[in-house]
Amino acid sequence: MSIQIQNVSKAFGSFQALDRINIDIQTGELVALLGPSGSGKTSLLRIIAGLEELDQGAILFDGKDITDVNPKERNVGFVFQHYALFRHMTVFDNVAYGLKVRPRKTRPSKADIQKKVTELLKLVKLENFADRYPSQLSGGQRQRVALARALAVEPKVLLLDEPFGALDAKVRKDLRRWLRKLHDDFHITSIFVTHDQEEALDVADRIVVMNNGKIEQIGSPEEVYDHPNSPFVYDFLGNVNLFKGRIQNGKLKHGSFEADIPELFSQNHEEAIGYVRPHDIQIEKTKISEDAVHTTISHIHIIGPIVQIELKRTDAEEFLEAEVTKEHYHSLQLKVGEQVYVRPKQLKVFIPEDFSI
Ligand SMILES: Nc1ncnc2c1ncn2[C@@H]1O[C@H](COP(=O)(O)OP(=O)(O)OP(=O)(O)O)[C@@H](O)[C@H]1O
Repeated sequence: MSIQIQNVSKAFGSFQALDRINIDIQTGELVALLGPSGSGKTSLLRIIAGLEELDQGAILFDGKDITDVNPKERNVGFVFQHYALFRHMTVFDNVAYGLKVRPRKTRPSKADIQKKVTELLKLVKLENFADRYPSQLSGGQRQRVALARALAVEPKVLLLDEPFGALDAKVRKDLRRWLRKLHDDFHITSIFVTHDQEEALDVADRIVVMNNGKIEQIGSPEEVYDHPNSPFVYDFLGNVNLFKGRIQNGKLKHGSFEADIPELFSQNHEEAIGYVRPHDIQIEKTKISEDAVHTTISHIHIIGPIVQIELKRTDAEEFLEAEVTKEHYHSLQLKVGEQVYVRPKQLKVFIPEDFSI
């Protein structure tokens, strides 16, 4: 089932929660809505489900306008962060619920329900937990029951709102891998809401980055991470270093720092900011180019195979963060207090008046 979100707006009183949202989602895609708290992710998901009315625009499923269709008739499965399983029902009955409450005409036979629920419990690796009650399960197991329950009614669309938000890091990681696999096996068009950039980058086919009720960027995880189209996306998806300066003759300049900028700036600008990811910062013992700045190493954090190096610029009250492999770190023999040069390997420049934040 493909989903088109066309020009959707929604206000709560005078507050514009969603502002002319357009997204085309292909059949079988797994799309993440990513953004800070209050950016409108949940409101959009609820509108797609039919749980919230929109002020303007339309939602199409497979090209058919379903804006006014009742939520129950949209064939949508849901999983929320705190998905309220029925506490008085066993795991089996929770998963079977959606099938049992169907009208007689479309309700599967008892044997078919048994078969289907057993299959789903196997899929979520809870076949030995069928007789337990939700209170006898861990958080991760409960979310797996919630997913099995959502899948039982064979939805054409699966909507997940921070499904793993309340779980610890390790369980989250396991579950999201598993969600990806489930998605690939079932080919259900799925949309999940998260404010966790790592989760979105890890699982989604495409990421919709939202901010203040608007879409900042839509793209594959690689596109939005490696080629952010705004300072907001740079900031929100990972750490970033800022090189402030001015643009003169196609170069970003600040004091003795001069960097060629890949984008074509035909005009000079008094204010410009270069954005550089920590892994795009190169550390050198001597000044080998004009785009190197002099710094002192202030901190070194070794995090497994990655080493984060914090550096203080000599020419400004600013810190930079570099990320190198442990191997490279050992080959450079870096120490706290040491003076080194750093240069941006890849830098994207934005002019402040264009900023959307
Ligand atoms: N029923 C409502 N009445 C009034 N304001 C609302 C209502 N629902 C949401 N809002 C407001 O709309 C904005 C968007 O909310 P929404 O829940 O969609 O954001 P979100 O991106 O999902 O945030 P979070 O990550 O915190 O859940 C927020 O400022 C919120 O306070």
